[in-house]
Amino acid sequence: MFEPYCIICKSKISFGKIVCENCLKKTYAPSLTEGDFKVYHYGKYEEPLSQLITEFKYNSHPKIGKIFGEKLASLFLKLNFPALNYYVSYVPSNYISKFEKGFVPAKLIAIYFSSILGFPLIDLFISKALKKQAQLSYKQRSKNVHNKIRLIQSPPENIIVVDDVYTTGSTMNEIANLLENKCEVIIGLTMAKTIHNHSL
Ligand SMILES: O=P(O)(O)OC[C@H]1O[C@H](OP(=O)(O)OP(=O)(O)O)[C@H](O)[C@@H]1O
Ligand SMILES: Nc1ncnc2[nH]cnc12
Repeated sequence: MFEPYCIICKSKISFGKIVCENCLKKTYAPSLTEGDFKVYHYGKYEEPLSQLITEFKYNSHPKIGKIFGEKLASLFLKLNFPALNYYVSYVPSNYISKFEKGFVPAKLIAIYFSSILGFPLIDLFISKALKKQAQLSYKQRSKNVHNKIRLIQSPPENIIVVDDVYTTGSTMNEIANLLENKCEVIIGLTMAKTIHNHSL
């Protein structure tokens, strides 16, 4: 009979699961980046979390989006933010990325995150970037997204912006510029933070 295996370590797991608890435990390494607003990260962009993100984004495993939504919701609750009327939005993918994948990774995470916490999800941004950040060097990234993310409606007072990976912060900085002076509270949440290699 078919037995499911953890997509990371290949150990046997129960039906309906995709990754084992042991591998999941290894993904938790929270950190905070303080820029124009605070961005909290669930883990580091290194194995096994980087493998899970790759499976999620590029190898058609959207089921992992549910796990990420749950993990970000548990991080949010742990951080004890004041009880406010938060709205949830997400970092948009550009047209090519959306077309290639057939889904917007950050939106899928945000859908699960917002439904667990009972916060409304809103489509707030579109991206007119010509290339995906992941295919560019760190130096090329700020130019690729500069003035390329647009607001499609006026933002709410308290907003949580969800993304999968934070690398140079260029994308979140653009989001910050768009929300500046328009929101009271802005919280960034990403599943992973890339540990910089400054030579890139
Ligand atoms: O901090 P930065 O250096 O700006 O990089 C982070 C961004 O790069 C990735 O998106 P990408 O443009 O590769 O598109 P995708 O998520 O739609 O694949 C990732 O999902 C973040 O949005
Ligand atoms: N998926 C990704 N998103 C952002 N930066 C990355 N660097 C490597 N992979 C990445």
